[in-house]
Amino acid sequence: MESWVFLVILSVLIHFLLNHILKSPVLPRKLPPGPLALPIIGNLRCLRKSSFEMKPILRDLHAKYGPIISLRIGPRPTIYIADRSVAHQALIQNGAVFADRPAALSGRKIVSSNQYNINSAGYGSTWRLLRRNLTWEILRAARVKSYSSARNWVLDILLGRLGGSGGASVLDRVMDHFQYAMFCLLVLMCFGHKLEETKMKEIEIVQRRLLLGLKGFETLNLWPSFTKILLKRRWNELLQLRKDQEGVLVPLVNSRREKLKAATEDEDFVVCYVDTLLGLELPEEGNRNLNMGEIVSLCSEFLNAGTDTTSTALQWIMANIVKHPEIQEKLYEEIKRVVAGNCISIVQEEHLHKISYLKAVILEGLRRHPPSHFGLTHAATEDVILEGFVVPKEGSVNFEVAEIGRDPKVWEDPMAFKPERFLVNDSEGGSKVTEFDLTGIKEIKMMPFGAGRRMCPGYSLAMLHLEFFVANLVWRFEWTAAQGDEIDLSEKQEIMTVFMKNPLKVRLSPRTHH
Ligand code: HEM
Repeated sequence: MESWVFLVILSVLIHFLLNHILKSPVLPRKLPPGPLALPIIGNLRCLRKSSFEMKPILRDLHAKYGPIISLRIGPRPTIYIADRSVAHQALIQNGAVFADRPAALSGRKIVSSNQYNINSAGYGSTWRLLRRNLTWEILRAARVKSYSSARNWVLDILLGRLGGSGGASVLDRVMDHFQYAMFCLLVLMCFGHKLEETKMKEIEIVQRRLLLGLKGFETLNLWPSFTKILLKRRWNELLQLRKDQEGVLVPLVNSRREKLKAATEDEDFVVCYVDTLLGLELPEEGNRNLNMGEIVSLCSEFLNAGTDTTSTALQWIMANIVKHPEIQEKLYEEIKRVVAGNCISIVQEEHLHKISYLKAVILEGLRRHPPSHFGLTHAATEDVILEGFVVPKEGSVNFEVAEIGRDPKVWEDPMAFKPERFLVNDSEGGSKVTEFDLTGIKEIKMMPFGAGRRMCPGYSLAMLHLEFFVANLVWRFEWTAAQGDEIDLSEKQEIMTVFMKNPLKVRLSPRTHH
């Protein structure tokens, strides 16, 4: 073994041992049940596995120990919750206690500017300020409405890419177009610029390289003060990725700052996320403004949070629409009924809420195929008792979002795609969509956007994007499987998001009603 590898292993072991001795409480605490773990290393078979890869192991453990279990992955306990009422107890009934995030590992600190972004900030004043800025300044209804021309612009781009030639077309990777369209939309909402394709691609590449790169840097996190010296070259690579990202995003922020100075009289001016960040002051830090690094981290979070999540949801939904032609037909007929008499090429946003079946299809898509199977990791602000067990402050807590939405005790035939489960009869003999509460405040039946104080702030925007794009994609094209291709619903996880393992291939035939 090379001497430096031996040194790393030795130092990591010493580090964990010291951690273990120093941090072990004097009294034994009753953690949620789980398999025996080696004192320092933890549960060996879980080391280096993502939560997604651990799903079969977790299923066995839940069958043996119940809905709340603990594992030792490295030095700290990791708790998994697979039951909707335990999730409700934690996230809603004990919402404030379970609203923290674990301390970020060193690599993540670099890309989040020391946890100055919403998803990784601890539960406190900075998180509150950043989250309120996003929800009020960008995601409130009036502001979302102001982005409707951005949505139309992006729909145009997407339709052009899908059926530019006018005739029927076969597309091998329709997902690439969904991802690109969603990315354009978020870039415009973020920086206020309609950029050309080459520039969009440049941003997409630096963002993806950093996200993918972070995963490869996990070993650096084990003992940063030590690995920074020993694995200097790898740390420099991470720093370089971050520099590359700043090299692409900082000029966009600066050019927006310039535009902002001249924009006050422009009637068509639409506020973008960067505008709000440039004006933000941090009262707890002497009213200073955000620095450029923090602005870059927040923009990066904005782009990442809404791109892969929404485009993978769109792909899963369209895959099910192709797999079940009767669902597609019913949706098309309902859109036709709602827009009847209007000779339109685009289903407008004001039509969407009248198409009950559309909402049911989207909800079913998010239930059956939640883009993230574990949401983001939570932490407790203090040691807390849940279901008779201690959830320690230093532990991390994961909610098994996909298991909860596929619970056979709540959902009949849970693996089937049945939008009808979200419909009820209305007084006129038709059907309407149930008042389904995605926030889970009364009870949790599914939680694709999480629940409680850390619930996804972008959930209404994501629902609008999905409704708008699904309606228009079905309105403009008939979607069928590319010849001889079965729709395969196998899953794979990339970074945090669950994609189709075999991307959707389709034949698109333009509809003739226009
Ligand atoms: C279908 C699309 C989306 C899905 C499925 C989704 C899902 C989620 C989930 C599961 C979480 C973690 C919740 C938790 O910690 O319990 C989350 C957090 C978050 N999402 Fe989304 N999301 C989507 C779209 C968006 C969009 C469009 C935005 C913003 C433009 C956004 C911004 C965020 C942010 C900032 C957080 C961190 C919240 C916090 O820690 O306080 N998401 N999302």
